[in-house]
Amino acid sequence: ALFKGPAQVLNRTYDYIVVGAGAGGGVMASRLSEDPHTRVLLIEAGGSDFLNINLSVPGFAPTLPGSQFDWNFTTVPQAGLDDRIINYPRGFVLGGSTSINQMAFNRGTRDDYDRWARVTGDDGWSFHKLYPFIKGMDTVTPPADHHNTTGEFDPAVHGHGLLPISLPGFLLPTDDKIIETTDELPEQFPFNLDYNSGDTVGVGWSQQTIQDGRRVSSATSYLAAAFNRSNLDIVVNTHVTKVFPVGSEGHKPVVRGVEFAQSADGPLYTSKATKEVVLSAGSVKTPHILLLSGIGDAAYLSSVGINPIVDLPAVGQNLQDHPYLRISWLVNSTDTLDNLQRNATLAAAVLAEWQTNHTGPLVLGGGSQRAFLRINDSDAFFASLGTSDPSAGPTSGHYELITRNGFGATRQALPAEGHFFSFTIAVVSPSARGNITLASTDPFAAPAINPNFLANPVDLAIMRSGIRAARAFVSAPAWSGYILSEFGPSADAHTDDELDAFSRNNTDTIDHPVGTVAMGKGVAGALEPDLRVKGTVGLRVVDASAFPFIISGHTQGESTV
Ligand SMILES: Cc1cc2nc3c(=O)[nH]c(=O)nc-3n(C[C@H](O)[C@H](O)[C@H](O)COP(=O)(O)OP(=O)(O)OC[C@H]3O[C@@H](n4cnc5c(N)ncnc54)[C@H](O)[C@@H]3O)c2cc1C
Repeated sequence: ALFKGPAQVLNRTYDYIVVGAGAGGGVMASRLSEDPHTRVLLIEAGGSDFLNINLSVPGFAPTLPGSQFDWNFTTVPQAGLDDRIINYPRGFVLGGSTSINQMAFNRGTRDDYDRWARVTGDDGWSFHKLYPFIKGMDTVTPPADHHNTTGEFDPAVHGHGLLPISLPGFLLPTDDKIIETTDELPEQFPFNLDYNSGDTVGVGWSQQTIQDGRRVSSATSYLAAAFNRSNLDIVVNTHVTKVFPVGSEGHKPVVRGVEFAQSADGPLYTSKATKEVVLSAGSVKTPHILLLSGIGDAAYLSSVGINPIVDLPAVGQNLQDHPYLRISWLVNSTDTLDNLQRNATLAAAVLAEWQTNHTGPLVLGGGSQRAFLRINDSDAFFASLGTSDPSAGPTSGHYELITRNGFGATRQALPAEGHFFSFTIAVVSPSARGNITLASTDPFAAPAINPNFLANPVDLAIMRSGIRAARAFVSAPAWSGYILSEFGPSADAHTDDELDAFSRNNTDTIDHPVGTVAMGKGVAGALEPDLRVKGTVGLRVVDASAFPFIISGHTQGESTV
C-alpha cells in the first residue's frame, strides 16, 4: 500500500526496509517483494506524484531540475570552474532521479564492468558474468511514431525485461546528416549499431527510457509492477534521518534500525528490519545518512561531534561525475526545436498533440544520437600529460557528443533570433575525484557537495579534444550549406588556453554522481563486493554510490542493474 506518512507503518514488521525509491531502491523494493512471504517497507523523502504531466512528457525534462521534484542541492565553489557554485539536481519523488532525468539509457561497457571486477576482486561484476542480467533488464518497444527501426539498434543484445526503452519517436531534419557523417568520416566517427552491446565507441541512435511517447521511470516500471502487493508498503514524504544499531554480532554492530521524520521540527519515528536495511538514497544522500549515523571516518566524525560507530574512511569520498558543456552553430534552416521555445502557439499545439496521441516533438528525450569517442593515439596523448589512460579500456570512450537540433548552452539563454545545431560534450572517463561531507549535523540540512570538476588537468585536455571533435564532425560534407558559423563564446576559443578558459566558464554537471560509498578492497572501499557495508551486519547500499568507478556512459542503467 502507498501511505502519505509513517503513521500506518509504525506497528508493522518488515524483513527489509529500503531507503529511497530511485533507480536502485525502486528495483530493490520491487524485486524483494516478488516473494509474497517477504515483507518490505520502502521509505521515500519525496512525494508520490510520479505521473505528473511534467514528469511524463519527455520534452519537459529540462524544466525538472530546480522544480519541486528536485532536492535543489548546490555544490561548494568549484576551483576548476572559476570558483562557481553550480546546481546539483537529484530527483525528489517516487522514481528518484529516474523521474527527472534526460532518459538516456546506457549500459556500461565490457571494460567498465571488468574494471569493477578487478577493483572489487569479485568476478561476479565482470561483463561476462553480468551480461545475462544486463540483457534481461530492458525491452525495446516501438518508437512513438512507429517508424521502422531496422538498422538503428541490434535486437540480439536486448531481452524482455521490466524496463521498456525505445528509439527516438520523432525524426528530425538533422538525423540524416548525422548518420551521413559516419559514412563520410568513418575513421573518426564510425557508426555503432548499438552502443549497449558492451562496446560504446562510435556514433549511434539514442536508446531512451521512453515508452509510447511517455517517460519510463523506476516508479512507472519496477514499482508500478509491485504497487498492489500486500507485502510491500511505500511511505512517501518521509526522510530517513539515520540508521542505528539494534545489537551486535561478534564485534560488529547490527544496523537494522531506521529513524525517520516528516520535517525538521516534526516527531522522529523508528522502525527495525528483521533482515536488512538497504540504503538506496543515491550518491549524495546515502553517504550523508551514513555519516549522520556515525559510519564514516571516525576521526572526522568525532571532530564534528558525531559519535563514530564504524570507522569507514571511504564513506563520502571518491565522488565521480561527468562534467559537460555545450557549443552551438547557427544553421541555414528554420526547422529546429528552437521554434518550440519561441512560439507559444506552436508550443501549445505540440502539447495538444502529445496529450491526444503521445506523438510529436515532445516525445523526444535529450539528443536523438550520441557518440562515445576515444582520443586518437591515446597512449601517447596521456603519456604527454604525464599520466596513463583514465578510461577503463578500448570499449569505453573518453568523451561523449550528444546531438541537438536547436540551441544549447549551459550559461546562455536562447537568443531572440537565429536557428541552431548544438553538441553537448561530456568527459565520460574523468580523473577528478571529489567528496560529500557534512555542512551541519542537522539531517534536514544539505551536505557539502564537491565534485571537484575540472580540478584535474587531464579532464580539461579531454574536454578540449571533445570540442575539437565536435567541430570536426560538423565540417563533414553532409553539413555543407547547413552549418553557417559557430555561435557564442566558444567561437573565439581555439588555443588550448582559450578552450580551457571557455571550459572552466561553461562546464556544468550532467548529473551522474557515483562512487561515494564504493565497493572495493581495503580502506579505499566502503562496501564488500556484495554491497554490504563493511564492519556492519544487516546493512547494504544498493545505488550509484556503490560504483567503484564511474561508467563511461549514463548512469541510470547501472543503478538499475
Ligand atoms: C537532471 C538529471 C538528468 C539525468 N540524466 C540521465 C540520463 O539521461 N541517463 C541516465 O542514465 N542517467 C541520468 N541521470 C542520472 C540517473 O538518473 C542516476 O544515476 C540514477 O537515477 C541514480 O540512481 P540512484 O538509485 O543512485 O539514486 P536516485 O535515482 O537519485 O534515487 C534516490 C532516491 O532516494 C530518495 N532519498 C534520498 N534521501 C532520502 C532520505 N533521507 N530518506 C528517504 N528517501 C531519500 C530520493 O528522494 C530519491 O527518490 C540524470 C540525473 C538527473 C538528476
